[in-house]
Amino acid sequence: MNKKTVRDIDVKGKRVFCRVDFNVPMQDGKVTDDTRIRAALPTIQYLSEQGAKVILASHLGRPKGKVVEEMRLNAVAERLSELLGKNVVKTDEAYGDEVKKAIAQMNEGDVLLLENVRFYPGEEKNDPELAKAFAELADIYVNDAFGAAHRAHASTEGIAHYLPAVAGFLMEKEIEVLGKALSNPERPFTAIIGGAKVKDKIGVIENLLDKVDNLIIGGGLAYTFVKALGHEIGKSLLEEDKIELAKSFMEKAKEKGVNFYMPVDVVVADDFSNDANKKVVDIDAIPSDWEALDIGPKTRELYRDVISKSKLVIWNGPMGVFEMDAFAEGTKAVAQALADANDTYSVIGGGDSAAAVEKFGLADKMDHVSTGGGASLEFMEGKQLPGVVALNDK
Ligand SMILES: Nc1ncnc2c1ncn2[C@@H]1O[C@H](COP(=O)(O)OP(=O)(O)OP(=O)(O)O)[C@@H](O)[C@H]1O
Ligand SMILES: O=C(O)[C@H](O)COP(=O)(O)O
Repeated sequence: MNKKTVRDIDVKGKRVFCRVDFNVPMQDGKVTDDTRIRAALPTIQYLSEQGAKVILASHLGRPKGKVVEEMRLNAVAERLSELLGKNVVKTDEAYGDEVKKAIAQMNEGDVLLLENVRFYPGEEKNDPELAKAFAELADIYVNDAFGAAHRAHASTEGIAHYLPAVAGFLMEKEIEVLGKALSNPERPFTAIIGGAKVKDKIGVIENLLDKVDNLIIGGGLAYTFVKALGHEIGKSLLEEDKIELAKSFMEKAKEKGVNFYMPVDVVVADDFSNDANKKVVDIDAIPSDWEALDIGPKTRELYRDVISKSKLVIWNGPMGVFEMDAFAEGTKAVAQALADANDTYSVIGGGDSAAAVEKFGLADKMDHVSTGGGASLEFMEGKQLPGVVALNDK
């Protein structure tokens, strides 16, 4: 990465404004998945050990510029205290006099968490006044919030214009792993693209078609491709206006010598429910009033085989409706194939695929599980992430 990192600066005794992505799932006032908090620990611990006064900032949810009580970061501060094994002071604002007072009382190595930065309308508007107000709190800016790096907001981009600005370890690792995969991949390089909609993955498929040896398609978006091949798809997900695009992707793959893999059999159901009647049919035999909700056993075998022969696999988007056990087998099979393939470097592109490998207990068998959903998607589309661009060059 050509950006400075925390290793390139002296933080001892300095106030460091460190943007993290603590946008974690919560239920009944408790953090239900602390993956993103744990992922930021190396940077927080490093800064603290180097004698910085660590001022953490994050968003949680989409409160739209207003205070939403359930989106306060108190529970996050509690969980962070437990993980760090030290007290984390939490302020009820993200800037202003109360915050300045709390910071003035910090000792070297202390950690403080500001309130949800999205409680202020200026955050998402990238208001320079808010960015300056954040910058006034600190001497140095560290961005470790890879998950929010695709957002040009006051705490992710604006603030970087007013302070020395460097990347944290998580940011560095995400950019290096995903960047290396896209610029200098080990081959055979396979991308597995699933999820609900073609619309959301157009940019990713376009960008990856120039880079991969194998492209595997699954999930709800596969059926627009199946339709484009001329098969009936019953009530399966279809984006009528993307059929031509799907055709053009398949043609482009052929021209570029990319092996394009699609489901050869599927699990169809007579209802979108876990208790629906279901059966396995070949891809050209989907009954008219049934819908395909998962890839079938022959497809799982085929995909497993391609994965096992790959040196690098990037996976984004589930193969079926994995939230329902009845249609989770396809997604599970892909996760298991990645877990079993010892010579294959596996990169999980965040979002639902990360949730899936976590659900199946296979997350620690993957080489890299990205903490970014939208951010990793935009990165895989080849877009520049504003939160990274704004950091100081090496
Ligand atoms: N055959 C299918 N029919 C209907 N829905 C499906 C099918 N296969 C997968 N899905 C649904 O697609 C959803 C995930 O798609 P989506 O594109 O939102 O996520 P994603 O690809 O993981 O993206 P991100 O990484 O940005 O979260 C899941 O909720 C899953 O149930
Ligand atoms: O969960 C995420 O993908 C990030 O925290 C960004 O959240 P956002 O989509 O609300 O900007």
